[in-house]
Amino acid sequence: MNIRQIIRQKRRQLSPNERDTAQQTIYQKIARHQAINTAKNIAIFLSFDGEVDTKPIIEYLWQQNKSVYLPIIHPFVSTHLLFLKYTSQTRLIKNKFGILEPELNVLNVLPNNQLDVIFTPLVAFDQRGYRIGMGGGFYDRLLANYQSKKILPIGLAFACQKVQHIDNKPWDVRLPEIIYA
Ligand SMILES: Nc1nc2c(c(=O)[nH]1)N(C=O)[C@@H](CNc1ccc(C(=O)N[C@@H](CCC(=O)O)C(=O)O)cc1)CN2
Ligand SMILES: Nc1ncnc2c1ncn2[C@@H]1O[C@H](COP(=O)(O)OP(=O)(O)OP(=O)(O)O)[C@@H](O)[C@H]1O
Repeated sequence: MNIRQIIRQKRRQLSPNERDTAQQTIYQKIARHQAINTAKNIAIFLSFDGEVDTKPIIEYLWQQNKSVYLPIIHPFVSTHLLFLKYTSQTRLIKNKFGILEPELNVLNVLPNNQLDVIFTPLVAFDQRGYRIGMGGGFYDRLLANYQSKKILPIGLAFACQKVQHIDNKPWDVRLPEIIYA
């Protein structure tokens, strides 16, 4: 098994108790986070495969009147993500990976450079902020040069996803911040 598979399995095997406790800590960190509280457009994701459950976070962001966006695989450029507005009215459909995503409607697309915060899914991360994702390279492409767009990427993870050292590749983007517990 490679590191991606090992950590994905570890993440799926967290007990309901461990999961709940960590989730609460993560929620508190988000609720107290200055940059999140002042952001307007926030990208997040719908959890799968044992990822940190983003539902309570999304509910919180809606309560705070944030505009919330979800990624969809670009219909023509399948290496890229598009971000669509997500409200309680949004119809969701499963993509080819089995992840729920909003139905495509160009009216709901936000140009990526208008996102203030991008909550970033990850499989494994290290102290420096390097990450291993699901292997599609979607977030590495999305976040290349994020600094020049005043976007703040924030990783979301459980502590069990932290590893000693990620053997980073030239295209890997170092996250400035990862919220984990
Ligand atoms: N919740 C969530 N949404 C997300 C991501 C994510 O990491 N988490 N992504 C982050 O990039 C994108 C989806 N990336 C993915 C890349 C690979 C696989 C995957 O399961 N690959 C299979 C085989 C592929 C296939 O079935 O065709 C595998 O590796 O076994 C899933 C999602 C966009 N949405
Ligand atoms: N900025 C980029 N430009 C072009 N290709 C890229 C870029 N970033 C990643 N890739 C390509 O994407 C592929 C997958 O990269 P990698 O295995 O690092 O993905 P990942 O970080 O695990 O996935 P993700 O970012 O979707 O969570 C690599 O083969 C790489 O060539």
